[in-house]
Amino acid sequence: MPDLKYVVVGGGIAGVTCAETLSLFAENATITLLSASPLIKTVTNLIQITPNIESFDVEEQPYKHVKEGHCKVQVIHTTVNSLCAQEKRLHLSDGKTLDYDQLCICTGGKPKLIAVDNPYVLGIRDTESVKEFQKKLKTAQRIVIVGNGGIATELVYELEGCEVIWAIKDKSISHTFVDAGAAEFFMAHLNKAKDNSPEGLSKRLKYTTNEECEVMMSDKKPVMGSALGPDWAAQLDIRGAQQMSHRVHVEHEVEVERVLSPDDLTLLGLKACSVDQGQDFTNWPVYVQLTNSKIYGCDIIVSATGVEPFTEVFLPGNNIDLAPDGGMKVNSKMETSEPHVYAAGDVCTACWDPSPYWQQMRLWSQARQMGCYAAKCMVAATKGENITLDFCFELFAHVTTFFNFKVILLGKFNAQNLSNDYEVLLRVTKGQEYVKAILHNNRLVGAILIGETDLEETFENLILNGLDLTAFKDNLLEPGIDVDDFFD
Ligand SMILES: Cc1cc2nc3c(=O)[nH]c(=O)nc-3n(C[C@H](O)[C@H](O)[C@H](O)COP(=O)(O)OP(=O)(O)OC[C@H]3O[C@@H](n4cnc5c(N)ncnc54)[C@H](O)[C@@H]3O)c2cc1C
Ligand SMILES: NC(=O)C1=CN([C@@H]2O[C@H](COP(=O)(O)OP(=O)(O)OC[C@H]3O[C@@H](n4cnc5c(N)ncnc54)[C@H](OP(=O)(O)O)[C@@H]3O)[C@@H](O)[C@H]2O)C=CC1
Repeated sequence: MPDLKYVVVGGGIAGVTCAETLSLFAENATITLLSASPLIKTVTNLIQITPNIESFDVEEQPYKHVKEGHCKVQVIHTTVNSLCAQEKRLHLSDGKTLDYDQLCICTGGKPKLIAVDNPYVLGIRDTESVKEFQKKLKTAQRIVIVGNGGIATELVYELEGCEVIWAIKDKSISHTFVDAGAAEFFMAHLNKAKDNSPEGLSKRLKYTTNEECEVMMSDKKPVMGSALGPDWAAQLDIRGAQQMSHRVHVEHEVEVERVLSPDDLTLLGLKACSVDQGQDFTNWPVYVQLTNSKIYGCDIIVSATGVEPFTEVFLPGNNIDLAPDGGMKVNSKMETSEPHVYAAGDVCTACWDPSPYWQQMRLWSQARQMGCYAAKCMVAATKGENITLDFCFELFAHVTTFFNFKVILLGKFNAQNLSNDYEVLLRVTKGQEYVKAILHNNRLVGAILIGETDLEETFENLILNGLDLTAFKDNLLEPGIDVDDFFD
């Protein structure tokens, strides 16, 4: 019997994990990993904090380096130009074709920008885009950051030597990840100098970059490199032109009405304002008008406004269904709507009926889990075996660092889809910890843990066990009480 041909497209964490897992579980197979960027991310020093929470170092390595198991992984540095699913064939940028028996698409996403083709509006996604940002930042006195999610939250902490106007849609900062209470907790640290001490840095995850990054272009669209991952900014020099640490001004509940050139400003007779709301007479290269009518001048606008799944080259001529967020719809076996075509990571949208405590977010951990599970599904399908949804999709769990605090998010951490039908238990020690437990029908369904709370494992178990906490909830967050004692 000829070898089965597994092909994976994308050299980010989803694609690499998929190829590595295929190599572990597949038999008599050829595995080919196609990547437009010569860098392949791998996870090292994996530490299992709880059954669902992992911390790890992230490394970018030369593209030939993939951990192999039973079967060899062949890595080809190329760009896929199109897919013909009916013939099970990929067309590559060098004119060649590649046939597959099973295909997994892991092409990630690209930044969703507030304005395209404007040299002053930058998105941050891969090593190249960060280099571009660093270059422009060197001479910058002021930047405007638009967006209220992961990149914006990390950037306002990491960025020094430059005034920052942070324009957010919401009433509170970091809204994609935390509630207003936790945002208040962080606000006290917004304008503090970042902790550059060895202790401050050693608590953080490691991220290393390979300088020789070159991304191949498709003949249709530019293709990005792999997305940066945890702690992307901590070891980079992200400094503006000013001799100062932090000066961040937040504009709440606004969006960008329009981006203006200096000529536009003069032509329209508009005036820019300064942070103290007086008139700003500085000549800036670019201006933003916010929906509250304020106009700020700046050197750069960072559009940290989310991700758009990178799907387009695979769509023409095929029947790949997209979800409303633009991701390829995948079922509980990571299959797209085209037979023998799977997808994993940022490019896909999970369309199965999820566990009550899990939701998709385009995160490193989920891309890794999906890449691994997709490979297992592909192998199971070729062997005619059944497979049940992996345990990792039972509970949403994310660990990260914001404002130099460890942040752990569990389950419905922001009371997602609970309308007003939930109870909140809160414990806050200013500058030290923020613990929020969300209860529904007296059962723990989600939590935000900021600081060294040591509660993650217990809370994870409480959510998964669905234990009725009626008798314990008044004491659940009492300081000094060992929660585990309740359950002995
Ligand atoms: C600045 C930044 C910081 C982040 N920080 C965190 C964090 O702290 N924690 C966290 O959990 N997540 C974080 N994320 C999110 C996380 O990095 C992504 O969710 C994850 O890396 C997605 O992995 P992926 O493999 O799906 O996609 P990607 O990493 O985007 O990889 C896609 C790959 O496909 C290749 N490709 C695309 N099109 C083609 C084609 N046509 N042919 C061949 N190859 C192609 C690309 O070159 C790339 O190699 C961050 C993201 C960014 C941008
Ligand atoms: N530490 C971590 O875990 C990190 C994770 N990441 C991940 O990397 C990816 C990219 O990060 P990022 O770009 O910050 O994306 P996020 O999805 O984290 O955040 C995007 C933010 O931009 C807002 N937004 C969207 N469109 C507009 C608009 N037109 N005007 C103003 N605001 C807008 C969103 O609001 P709304 O939601 O209301 O649309 C949201 O607040 C994400 O998947 C993110 O999860 C990135 C950095 C760190």
